[in-house]
Amino acid sequence: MSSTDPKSGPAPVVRVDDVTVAYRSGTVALEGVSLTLDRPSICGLVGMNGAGKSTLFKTIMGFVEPTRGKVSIGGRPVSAAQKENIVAYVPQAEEVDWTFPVSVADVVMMGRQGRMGFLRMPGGTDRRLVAESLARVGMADFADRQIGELSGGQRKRVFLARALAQQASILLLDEPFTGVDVRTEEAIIAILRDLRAGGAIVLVSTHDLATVPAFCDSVAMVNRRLVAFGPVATTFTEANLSRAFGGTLHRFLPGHGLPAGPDAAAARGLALGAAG
Ligand SMILES: Nc1ncnc2c1ncn2[C@@H]1O[C@H](COP(=O)(O)OP(=O)(O)OP(=O)(O)O)[C@@H](O)[C@H]1O
Repeated sequence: MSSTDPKSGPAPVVRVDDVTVAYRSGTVALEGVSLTLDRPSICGLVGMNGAGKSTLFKTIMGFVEPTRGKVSIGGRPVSAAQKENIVAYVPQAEEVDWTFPVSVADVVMMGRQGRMGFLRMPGGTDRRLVAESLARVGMADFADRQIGELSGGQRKRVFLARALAQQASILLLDEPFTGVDVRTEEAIIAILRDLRAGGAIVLVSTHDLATVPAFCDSVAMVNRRLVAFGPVATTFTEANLSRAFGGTLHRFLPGHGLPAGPDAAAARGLALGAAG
């Protein structure tokens, strides 16, 4: 197991309890959402644009306060988990200021900050973990580049490296596969599987529905409310997907990306079933 895996055994339970989030604009992004992530696992988070996925991530991170309900991590408030740096977040690319003059290695070092002493001076362990994390995502040769000079897929990998360097036991990834090539997607999925093997809880949003059965243990479908949540085998069904995506479902299941094996037939059925 790599030293960028979480150190301290299985991740603590993440409990989202009856959470409603209303933004100041009046938009209700989430309404009465409850779910529990309670063992080393990869949970896929799916839903249409604007369904509330990013809001759910930000609420678990403590960036957004629920209007009603609460989130706890290991039975404690989110703020306690944040102090211990056990939750890592890979944001959507649009949420990052790419003009900020900072190198790739500096970005990944940010994942170490919460674990440094009060002087915030990187030590040998920090530098080693940054190098290892960059190597793990195939970006070792880019350490000295400015982040603004990277392609979209490379940026995703750098932010994944930052999360790895943090050695978090809970990882929240907002659309890590958007704009990345097939090899990078496979590499990211392999890393997520490694993290799960090391005891991590991974919550990952994606618009690529066809890959969900291939690497997720469970799936949460949102459409402001939680439409369905549970093991992929019983929850990733046409009925539930239709409830989450309505008549637009077929657009999210490209014919070339359907999973192999028994899931392929199911996914094709989903694509056809919702196309009309
Ligand atoms: N800071 C904000 N202020 C006001 N409204 C917001 C804010 N952030 C998001 N929203 C609104 O909340 C709703 C949910 O947005 P959110 O970004 O959580 O959706 P999403 O499922 O992540 O969408 P996408 O798939 O497009 O990334 C949308 O209607 C969005 O316009």
